[in-house]
Amino acid sequence: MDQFKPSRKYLPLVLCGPSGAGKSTFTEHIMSQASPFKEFFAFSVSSTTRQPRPGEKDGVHYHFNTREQFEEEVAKGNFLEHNEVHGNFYGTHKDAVRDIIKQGKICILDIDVKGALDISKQTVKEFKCNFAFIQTPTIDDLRARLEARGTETEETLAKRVSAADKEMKMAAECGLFAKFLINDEKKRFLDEAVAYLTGELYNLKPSHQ
Ligand SMILES: Nc1ncnc2c1ncn2[C@@H]1O[C@H](COP(=O)(O)OP(=O)(O)OP(=O)(O)O)[C@@H](O)[C@H]1O
Repeated sequence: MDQFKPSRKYLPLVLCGPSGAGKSTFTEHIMSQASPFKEFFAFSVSSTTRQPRPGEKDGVHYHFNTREQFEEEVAKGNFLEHNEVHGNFYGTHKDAVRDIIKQGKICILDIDVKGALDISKQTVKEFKCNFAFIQTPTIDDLRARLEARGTETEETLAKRVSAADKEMKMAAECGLFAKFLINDEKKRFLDEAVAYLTGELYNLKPSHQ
């Protein structure tokens, strides 16, 4: 029987970590068909002003906005956090998070440390969050993972590795993260991450398949 119990008590989870650390690996794992915890979680859909890539659907991969729409929403204070990257805006609209909270699910936000710090400064109780950071044991491990993923050119790889260094220093110093999860061996990491979230952090009871 399905034991998923929607609840308003679950604070959203802000998941940070350098590119290649394993954020997608973890979220795909906990939300996979085989996961007994999949119904507790939903992924927040970010907004962006960049053009959709082939196959990307509005409202699924991103909420695609014009620059004017995006700026108007920022002016109204409707973004929890936003940032400009390579000339495009990216951000988390409050409604994207609200929709998931209303469903009684744990909203997962995959954002950078700067965005996480912006969210943590929100004084509204509605958007109080938990913060966790995922990293590899060393920068060399991170470089190797990104190389193996095959998504990077030499140039983007170098950018990501140098950004990772800064991101990890900022994360260690800012005092925001209650938990640092080290992605060394995949299974061990996933087991630890699931145990932490479903135990200590949210106290979830697995649904039976
Ligand atoms: N423990 C591990 N050992 C080896 N490879 C791993 C491990 N964890 C994840 N990977 C692989 O490393 C690559 C990077 O992981 P992933 O895509 O989950 O990172 P990410 O943090 O989501 O990155 P981005 O922010 O760029 O989306 C992927 O190809 C993934 O399959």
